[in-house]
Amino acid sequence: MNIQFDQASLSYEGQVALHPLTLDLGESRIGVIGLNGSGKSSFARLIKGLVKPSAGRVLLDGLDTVKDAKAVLPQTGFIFQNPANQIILPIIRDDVAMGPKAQGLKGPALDQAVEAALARFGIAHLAERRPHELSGGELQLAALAAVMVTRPKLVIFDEPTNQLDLKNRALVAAAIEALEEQAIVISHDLELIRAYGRVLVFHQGRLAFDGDAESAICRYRELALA
Ligand SMILES: Nc1ncnc2c1ncn2[C@@H]1O[C@H](COP(=O)(O)OP(=O)(O)OP(=O)(O)O)[C@@H](O)[C@H]1O
Repeated sequence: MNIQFDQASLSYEGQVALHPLTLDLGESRIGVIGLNGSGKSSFARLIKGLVKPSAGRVLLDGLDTVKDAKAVLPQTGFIFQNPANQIILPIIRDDVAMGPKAQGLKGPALDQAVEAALARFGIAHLAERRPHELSGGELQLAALAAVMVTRPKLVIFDEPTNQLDLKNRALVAAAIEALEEQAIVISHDLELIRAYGRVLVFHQGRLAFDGDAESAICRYRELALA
């Protein structure tokens, strides 16, 4: 999917979170790094249409995230830092079924889609569990299954490994790596984005670097230590 920022900016109550940004992205893996409060989540939320640009436009495959929201926004999935905020229903299977149900799927086709999504992320054995009976990593995988079952073209991860121990981090990192779909990954976990073809560095609401991962990490380190 082609993601285009056209002088898009975002302010909260007059405070600028993202200065006007013009950018074209089409890579299958895009990393986003930067200090706390640098504008990374604002950037991601604009793409998913969770917030509207204060000025300018964000286009996904040429469609405006505000004017064409209905057509374009289902094509993007969003994985939040804390999956507990994302999994709403008491049983994992039901939560994964919610999206395709809303898209009109029912009966055996619905069951099949849910089974396939659970199996895809290796959590078929957790289908009948409640969210509090899952580890942090398993919860992230459940959130991922619930998002990917609706077949988005693009999935955005907002700090997906932030609250995870090394074992769960490895689980989630492997699941992201195996995705066929396009992914944007915001992370303070630099290892996660080290192999990505394109990494954006945000600083004080502006794009401070856009290029290969190694150079992006160097730039981020300079900014962090300045
Ligand atoms: N809902 C909001 N209301 C007011 N200000 C906000 C809101 N969300 C973010 N901001 C402000 O916008 C700026 C950018 O925040 P943003 O969440 O985009 O940064 P971030 O790089 O994702 O940070 P972090 O790494 O801490 O998640 C910050 O100054 C933040 O305080």
